[in-house]
Amino acid sequence: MEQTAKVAVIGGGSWATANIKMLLDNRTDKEVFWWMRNEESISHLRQYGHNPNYLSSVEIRVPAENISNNLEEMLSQANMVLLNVPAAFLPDVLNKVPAGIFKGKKIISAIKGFVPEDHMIIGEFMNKKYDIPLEDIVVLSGPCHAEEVALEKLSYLTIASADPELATWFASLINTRYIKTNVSDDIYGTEYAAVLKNIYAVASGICNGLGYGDNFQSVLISNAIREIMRFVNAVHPIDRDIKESAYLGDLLVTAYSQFSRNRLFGNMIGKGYTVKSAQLEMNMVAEGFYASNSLHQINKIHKVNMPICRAVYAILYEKHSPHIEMRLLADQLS
Ligand SMILES: NC(=O)C1=CN([C@@H]2O[C@H](COP(=O)(O)OP(=O)(O)OC[C@H]3O[C@@H](n4cnc5c(N)ncnc54)[C@H](OP(=O)(O)O)[C@@H]3O)[C@@H](O)[C@H]2O)C=CC1
Ligand SMILES: O=C(CO)COP(=O)(O)O
Repeated sequence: MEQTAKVAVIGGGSWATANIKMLLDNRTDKEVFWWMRNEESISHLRQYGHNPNYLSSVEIRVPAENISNNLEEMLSQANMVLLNVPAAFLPDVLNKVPAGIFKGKKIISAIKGFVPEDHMIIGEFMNKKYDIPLEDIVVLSGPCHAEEVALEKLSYLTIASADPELATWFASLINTRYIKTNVSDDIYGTEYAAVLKNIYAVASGICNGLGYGDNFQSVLISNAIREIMRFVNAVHPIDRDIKESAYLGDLLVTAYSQFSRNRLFGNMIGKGYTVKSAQLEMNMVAEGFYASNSLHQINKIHKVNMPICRAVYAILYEKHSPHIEMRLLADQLS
């Protein structure tokens, strides 16, 4: 890994903006390219050096010519691609460029979601649809809200890859005073756990919206980590410690944080909003909504006992009453 990193960040939301900040604050020599779809945001960024709609206080020092909505142009100059579009929109975004453009590039996914059409995690999607070898794929995960990165609050990220040298290289590009990194080879477990925790954060929000208290939430989340453990052990059984921050830590931050979009979305559902009205009100993406359906489909194969995910699915997709579902769920928790 002797070459200079040329990283194309794909996505213009809050996590992409936070990732750009980490890459720029890190001192390793590199070049950064940034693709986003919104032309007005691009002009604003070029002129003022701030993303107007997400983490607008963060100073962005990317050269104007390296920010564009021409995906092919941004990708063709890079040797690393950092994917950061909500999973539901990823296939449409990538369909705009020839599939071969990814050949020979390292792919880093910072996305925590399933591709809805295929119910695949991103690493699997890039491997199956774009023929990217697993050794060229990296998962960027861990308990970390973009808003706290903007404030330079101390945060820990886990970089998972089947190739430990690649994971270590990527880690060396984002380490800063306020970002610490761990390296892991559990590429599947890290990604599945990061997607599942969004569903539990929705559950946590629903309970909060319904008026359940901290006593109940602690039981909900201790059951949630057991569900995550059962599921990742079923889909990818390796020796892992589920208490590590990429698994338990990410669940905790998302289920409890004031910044969690999934929790906020769940909270609105618990308070009586419809799914549509909660989504419109938020103006940000709650991956847990899409993940709930994909997990439901995937679990028809694995048949893991996941009563919390089942309850969230019933509320979001079968229009069951949150009040009744959570009462029924409460009888199954311990
Ligand atoms: N925010 C966080 O703290 C963290 C987020 N993540 C993950 O990062 C990923 C990206 O989320 P995040 O940056 O937070 O998202 P945000 O909610 O901040 O932003 C949403 C992004 O999605 C784009 N978008 C909306 N609709 C479409 C569409 N139809 N086609 C293409 N793009 C669209 C928006 O573009 P536009 O502005 O033009 O509408 C915007 O760039 C998610 O998988 C999330 O789970 C992971 C860790 C932390
Ligand atoms: O993944 C996250 C924190 O680690 C972000 O969670 P939310 O999308 O719920 O804000």
